[in-house]
Formats: sequence, structure tokens, C-alpha cells
Amino acid sequence: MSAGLSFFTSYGKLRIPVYRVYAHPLEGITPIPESRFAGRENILFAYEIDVDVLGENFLPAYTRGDNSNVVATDSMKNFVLRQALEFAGSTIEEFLDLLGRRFLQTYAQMERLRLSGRELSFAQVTVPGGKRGSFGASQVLFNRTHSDYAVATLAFERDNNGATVLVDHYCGLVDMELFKVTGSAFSRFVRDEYTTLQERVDRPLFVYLDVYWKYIDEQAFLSADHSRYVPAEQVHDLLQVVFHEFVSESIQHLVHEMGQRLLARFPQLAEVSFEAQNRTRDEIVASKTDDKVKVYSDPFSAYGVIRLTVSRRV
Ligand SMILES: O=c1[nH]c(=O)c2[nH]c(=O)[nH]c2[nH]1
Repeated sequence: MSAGLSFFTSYGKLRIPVYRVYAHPLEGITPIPESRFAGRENILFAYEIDVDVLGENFLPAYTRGDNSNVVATDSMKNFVLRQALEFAGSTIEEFLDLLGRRFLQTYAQMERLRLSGRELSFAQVTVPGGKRGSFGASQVLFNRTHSDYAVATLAFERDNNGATVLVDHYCGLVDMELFKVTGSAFSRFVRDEYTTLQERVDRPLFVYLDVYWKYIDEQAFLSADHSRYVPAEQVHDLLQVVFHEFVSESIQHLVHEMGQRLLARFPQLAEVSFEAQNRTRDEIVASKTDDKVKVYSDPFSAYGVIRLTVSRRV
């Protein structure tokens, strides 16, 4: 080894596309008042999977070209795809859990592992139903959508007895884009010689929003009954309801309210985090006859970013 140097390495395969058809439906979730979401049929269970192997025992591959402890990333890709066929669960968290345990059981060369999943969103196509004039969801045709999507990351290690342990996790929903035309303010901020922004008691607020959550107890998202599982769809709907209802003084104020509402609705969560981008458009012209009719266009390309983590006190 090179004297006086230390190394941190990881290697793996990113963005392994998995399209499992007829996975087990997600059932048994607890309904919430903010959402009509009742479960997923999982006719098409589609995710991109990242595998990251961490540890020290493959360092000789870097320092001496010794690959004897290297599992080819190509084999990792094949492993993930084969496990997808055997997968009997219903959620991305359960799939990552299966992968983590099976990888560490199969490969003694792997010390630690981080696995991530990114939803490839598809929506059931609406087609005419049996009765004249009725429409319903196709059971066979899906339209790829490019809107917000769920994510999850699970990290695994071995304990002293060699058993696999889940050591960290987070779940999330990223790339929401929400535009509220009225009912948001931003005023009474610091004013000095650099201030050009007008005070606005009512502004159209356009935010890009990512939200992440962690559970108190991993059994809440791994147990097969799903009664304490928090589906991204419910989080999505709850955040929309809060934005719809709440008249905010700022994005800071809005994400704080969203954090409070999420932790109150889901007692099984330990922490929620937000990253919001301020994409509010500039007012260009307003109607002379109707106050609420206005035209907005894109602002200067730099955008504000607002972050928040809300944790339960322990
Ligand atoms: O909600 C907002 N928070 C800010 O911190 C900020 N700063 C700014 O210029 N506009 C806004 N809006």
C-alpha cells in the first residue's frame, strides 16, 4: 500500500433497469384523509437500481490490480435481475431489503452495501369500459410519465457473527413541481441597498420540491402487512393538500407546515427533510379590468433553495 495515504473506495452498478410484471399487489395500507390512495396493483413494477459496494477488502484491485475480491459489476446487474423474478414483496423497500440480504449471503467478498431504487413511473392508460360511455384503467397498457417519482436507499453491513443488518435507510419523493396561483406571501424581509424584490402579500408560488423520510423502526416498512408503510402517493397527496390549504409567508413557512403535518399524520416516521426550489415566475402584465388575471414569465435563471429537516426529539 502507498505510504502515508488513505483511501475511500466504492464500486458497483448504477441505473440497472428492472421491469417486473405482475409483482405482488400492495395491499393493507392505512388510509389517510388527505388521499384516495388505496394500494398498487403492481402489474408493472419498474425501478432503476443502484448497487454500491463499500469496504476495504477490494482495495488491492486499485493498488495492485488484484481482482480476487472483485465481484464484476456485470454479475451484480444479472444478480439484481434474477432476484426481481423471485421477489414476492410489493414495495421498493422490500425489494432492496431482499437484494441486500441476498448479496451479502452470496458474496463473502462484500463487506458493506448501499442499494438505491428510483421509480420508473408508468400510469395505466384510460380506455372505454364495458358499458357505453364508461371508461376504466387498462390492465395491460401503461404510459411512461415523467413527473415526480419515489426513491429509497437502504444500507447493509455484517454484524460480528456475520449476519446481515440493515444499518440505514431513507425513502423519498422527488421532482414534484407545484404552482399555486394565489394564497402565498413573501414580505417583511430584510431591505437594504441590495434589495430590488418587491414585497408581495400575494404571489403566485411555483416550487420544485423533494421530500425524504426515515422511519423510527424499520419493521414499519418491511413487515408484510404494510399497515405502517408510508406510500409515496400518500405523502404526495398530503403535501398537495397542505400547499392548497395553507397561506404561507414564505417557502420556509410552507415546508415547516408540511413537516409538521407529515410527522403528525405518520407517527411511525422519525424524520422528514425537504429541499424546495423557488421557481416563482415574474409578473409581466396584469389585466386592467380584472385584478386576478395576470401573465407571468420565467425569472432570472438563478433560483432560491430552501432546506429543512424536522426530527422528533428523543
Ligand atoms: O419563500 C421565499 N423565501 C426566501 O427566502 C426568498 N428569497 C427571495 O428572494 N424570495 C423568497 N421566497
